[in-house]
Amino acid sequence: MNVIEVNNVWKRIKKFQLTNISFHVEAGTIAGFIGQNGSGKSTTLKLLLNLLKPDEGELFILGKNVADNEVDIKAQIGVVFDELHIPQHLTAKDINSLYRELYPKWNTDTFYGLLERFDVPKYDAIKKMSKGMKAKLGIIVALSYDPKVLLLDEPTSGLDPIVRDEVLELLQTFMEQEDRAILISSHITSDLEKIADSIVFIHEGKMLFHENKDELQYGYGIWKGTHEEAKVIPKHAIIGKRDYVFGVEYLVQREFVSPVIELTKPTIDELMLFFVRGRK
Ligand SMILES: Nc1ncnc2c1ncn2[C@@H]1O[C@H](COP(=O)(O)OP(=O)(O)OP(=O)(O)O)[C@@H](O)[C@H]1O
Repeated sequence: MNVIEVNNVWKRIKKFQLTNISFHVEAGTIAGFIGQNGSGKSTTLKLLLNLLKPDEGELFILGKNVADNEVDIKAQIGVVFDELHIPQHLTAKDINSLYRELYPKWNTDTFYGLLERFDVPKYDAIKKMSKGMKAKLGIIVALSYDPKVLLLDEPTSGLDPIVRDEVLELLQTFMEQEDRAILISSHITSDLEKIADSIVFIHEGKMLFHENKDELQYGYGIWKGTHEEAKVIPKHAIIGKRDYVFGVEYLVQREFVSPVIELTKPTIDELMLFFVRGRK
């Protein structure tokens, strides 16, 4: 089942144009959402939240059109954007008192259990918390009203590696139930390497691809050598190219390259670089 579905979506905002974006995220999976600054990731997330309306196309969450079912759908979505939109003088304990009135499915045991497990204080005002504490609290809040979908806009940006790992662990905890899905935008591609099942890549408002992460990393390979050695690589296998002082580096499609030629597995960063800058 598709938990998130974006179908042929177009949206113009001043000079920026989101062009025919389509992808879906299946239940039980995490999709990493990548693209350069200003490529349209946040705009897409806002469209999914019905904070913006598409010029064309449709967006569905749990099979329902987000334009027609806003209240229904919002109760099923946990949202974490870069800022924690909760009044700064509140403590985690206050949040529990408030949210259990607001959200019918709020689970105090889950909330306190996660606070304890991830060392987030119950009695400190949010304004006194570190960036890492706030990030963890934001996700713990989102997990405690039992949503089916998490939409996360750069949840780990500016966090140290230890806290980032804790945040990823929280997300994996969320995925223990298989009817859930996460769409997570991030520039920290190593985080996506750890947790994402698929990668949605947009560039200047256009889709470059949505592919299974393992297939991406095994379907492509990096080859590096001198210009003379490069003759063994068939031209049609080459997706992108980078010149360096002593030779050339290619991103190639493995299926078109002889298996005796040694290729290394590309990182998501390398895939991004070659797809954006290194096109033939
Ligand atoms: N309210 C607005 N007014 C004018 N331009 C806007 C507005 N909102 C977004 N944009 C433009 O739309 C484009 C896409 O922005 P968006 O925030 O979706 O990108 P992003 O991929 O999330 O970028 P980043 O990785 O930097 O967060 C940018 O060029 C941005 O300047």
